[in-house]
Amino acid sequence: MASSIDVSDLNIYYGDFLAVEGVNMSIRSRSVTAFIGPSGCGKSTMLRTLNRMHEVLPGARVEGKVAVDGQDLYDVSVDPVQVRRQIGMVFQRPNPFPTMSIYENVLAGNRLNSKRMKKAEADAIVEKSLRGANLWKEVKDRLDKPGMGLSGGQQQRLCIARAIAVEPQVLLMDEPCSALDPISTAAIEDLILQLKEDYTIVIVTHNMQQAARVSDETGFFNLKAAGEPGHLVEFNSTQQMFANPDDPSTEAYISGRFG
Ligand SMILES: Nc1ncnc2c1ncn2[C@@H]1O[C@H](COP(=O)(O)OP(=O)(O)OP(=O)(O)O)[C@@H](O)[C@H]1O
Repeated sequence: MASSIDVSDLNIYYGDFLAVEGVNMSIRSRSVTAFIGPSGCGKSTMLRTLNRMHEVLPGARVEGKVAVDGQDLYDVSVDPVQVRRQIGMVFQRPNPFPTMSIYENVLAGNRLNSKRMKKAEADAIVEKSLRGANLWKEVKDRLDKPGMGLSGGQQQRLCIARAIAVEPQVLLMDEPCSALDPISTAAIEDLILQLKEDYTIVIVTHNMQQAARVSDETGFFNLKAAGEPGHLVEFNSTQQMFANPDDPSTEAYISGRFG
């Protein structure tokens, strides 16, 4: 289920604008990788290239290679819609489908995959996914109620349940806790640590403590100067990155001297 990701010589464009330049990194299967760096350095842009969400915008494109378990995601033979199904994404703001019940929210991806399911099978997926997202106990008696009726933290866990219901190879998370209170944030962080037993997880975060708490590896992105493309300064084990970074700018960012 979990995959490794190898990025080579990746340049990421919005039209003519080179937003991120020359990224090389290897993301291990069944690990948590955090992307950190100051605003505008390209963390979210980089994340969205890992499931071909970037090119949804007109004119947005990449050069280089992103290989998932050795298969180049950008090969002409690869269907981007299929990639987005296999590599799930959780966004900054929880986004349950407003008209759907909790139950139907969990199954939304499976239904899109147009898999016909028997009721017992659907029930099993809903329970497994909600258990996997640490939400089952809180919602099991109100599965037919709207997903929007949950708290923000519960909605985010519902979105995680929806993402894992299709058994993706990789989970991408773009600042998944930035709209949440500290208790909900702690619940999501616990969940991330559990999920990495089964999934490869990549998370963008502005929160240094969060990166230190949940990730195994960290990539620090930066801009050489305003208007210049973002680039990956350092990719290292999180422990080393926070204790003894290779690059002085990593040290300056982590210790709060800029950004
Ligand atoms: N839709 C877009 N069209 C054109 N340029 C964009 C678009 N989205 C982002 N950019 C530009 O790409 C660069 C990287 O942006 P991105 O949002 O990836 O950075 P980030 O590190 O995630 O920032 P933040 O931490 O503020 O979310 C920035 O210069 C940004 O202005």
